[in-house]
Parts: sequence; structure tokens; C-alpha cells
Amino acid sequence: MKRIAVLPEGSVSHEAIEFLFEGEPLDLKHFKLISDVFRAVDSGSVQYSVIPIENTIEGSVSLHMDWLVNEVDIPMQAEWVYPSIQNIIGHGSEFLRQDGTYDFSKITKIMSHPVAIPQCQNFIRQHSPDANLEGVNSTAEAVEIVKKNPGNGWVAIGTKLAARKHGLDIMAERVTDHDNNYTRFVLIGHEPVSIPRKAAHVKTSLLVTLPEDAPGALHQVLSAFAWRKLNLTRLESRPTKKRLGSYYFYIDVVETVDSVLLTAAMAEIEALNCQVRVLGSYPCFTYPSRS
Ligand SMILES: O=C(O)C(=O)C[C@]1(C(=O)O)C=C[C@@H](O)C=C1
Repeated sequence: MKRIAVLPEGSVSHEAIEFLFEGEPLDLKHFKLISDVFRAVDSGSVQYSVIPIENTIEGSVSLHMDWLVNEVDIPMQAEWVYPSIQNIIGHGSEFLRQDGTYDFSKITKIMSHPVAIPQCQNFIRQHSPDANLEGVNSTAEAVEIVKKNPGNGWVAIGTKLAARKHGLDIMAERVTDHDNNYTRFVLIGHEPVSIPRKAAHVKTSLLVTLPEDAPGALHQVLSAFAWRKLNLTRLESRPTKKRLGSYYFYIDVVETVDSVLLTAAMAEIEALNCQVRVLGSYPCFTYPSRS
């Protein structure tokens, strides 16, 4: 049985890993903090860890990308996308009107993961503009805190799975600003993983650091991929944290033909005095479309 570290029961990450392995029994180790999820695989107490890295509405989960680069050196072994379906969860009786509907203006505090709160801005602005917003370690943790604090007008943004686990009411369903709200997850670990699904493609994630003060360097790096017709699906700069104005670039390359072209592109980039680090070469799995 695969030993996998993941955020608490009822988190989106938890739903996502169950989806990836569809019914395969898993030995899941739940951790409160994403840093502990990272550390679990680093220390060898699990084989893999589940890391959310990007969201449709919020974009990159920068904290997690930075951990992948700066705090650990563990390859990405698989990537998949999973819908982040968020709901308003609370002690419904605190907000009930006589006609049986909920009075969301009575909400005093909305808690969730800091990536989940901005996914629901429209709902919050429209229904609970005066509520305080509070970020916690996961959507599942938010639901647990609300469960333990009845009578305060607090609600959580989280999954139905967490609402069921804590016996709370789902006061509004699917409250994200856009219905197509997906999160991209990666599985990190030292061993390749077998997954009972057909991969859509194979991707390689690179971290490229440019030489200092080299005009046109990024253009030359991109040319190495362009003339080989290698498809880039992500290009993002992040501060190296060593000096203001110093960045590295995350580059995702989809391997369409064979990896010889990619190896050649990387050699060309290194010849430009860039540093290239491979964060992983891994299969990518899509979520079945709803239509
Ligand atoms: O808090 C959770 O439920 C998580 O799994 C974490 C996380 C994230 O880090 O992006 C994952 C997906 C959701 O969109 C919001 C939060």
C-alpha cells in the first residue's frame, strides 16, 4: 500500500489523492501543515507527498513552489488536476430565517485556506461583505474550527467531505467565482509511481537561473525550446530571495516527440551560462470533463 502524506481529512488535497488512485487502498498520513507534508517525504516516513501548486483563479501557490525549490530536493513524479469545489459550511441554525433560508449577513467570520478565500470573492462581497476573513492551514482545518466554536456566527469555506466529517450544514454549495475552478497537484517522492489512469502527456519542469546582467538571455533560453518546437505550458518568474531583482524561471515543457530534443535544449541553455535544474519529468493526468 502506498504511504502518502497529505493535508487533513476533508481537505481538497485529500479528495484529490483519493480521485487519482480511484478506489486503490492507500495508507494516508494526514498533516495539519503543508510544511509537515513536505517534511514527511523528505524524512522518508512516507513514499509520496501531495502538493497543490496552482489554482485556476488564484494562480501559483507560490509558497509551495518555493518549498519545492528551496527547502527540499524531491522530484515531482506525477501531476493531476482536480476541481476545487468550495461550499459555505457552518452551524446552520445560527443563520436560519423563519422562511428556512440562511441570512448570510449574520456571518461574522469566514475562515479558510488563504488560497480558497479569494476563489469565492463574489459570494463574500454579495452576501457577507462585513464578515472578517481569516486564513488558516487548510479548508479542512477551517471546518474543524467552526465546528468547535458554535454561537459566534463563524463559517468555513470547504469541501462537502469536511462538512460531513464534522456534522455541519452546507449552507451554500459551489460558491467559487468561476465554475471551472481547478487545482493542479503534484505528487513528489523519490521513486516513480504507477497510476491506474491513462496519462494525457509527459511534462518536464525546469528551474532556470539566468546569468547576471546578460541582455536578451531569457529570449535566448526561450529560443532553445522554440526552434525545436518544444511546447512550453508554463513560464513563471520567482525571486531567488538572495537579492532584490534576482529571479529564477519555472519552465514546464511538454514532451511531444522524444526527450532527445529536450536534452539538447537544456544543453544549449547551459551553454548560455544558465543554471538548469530538473524538478521532475512526470506523467500528467487530466480531470474528466463534466459534459
Ligand atoms: O486547504 C485545502 O483543502 C487544500 O487542499 C489546500 C489548497 C491549496 O493549497 O491550494 C488546495 C486546493 C484548494 O483550492 C485550496 C487550498
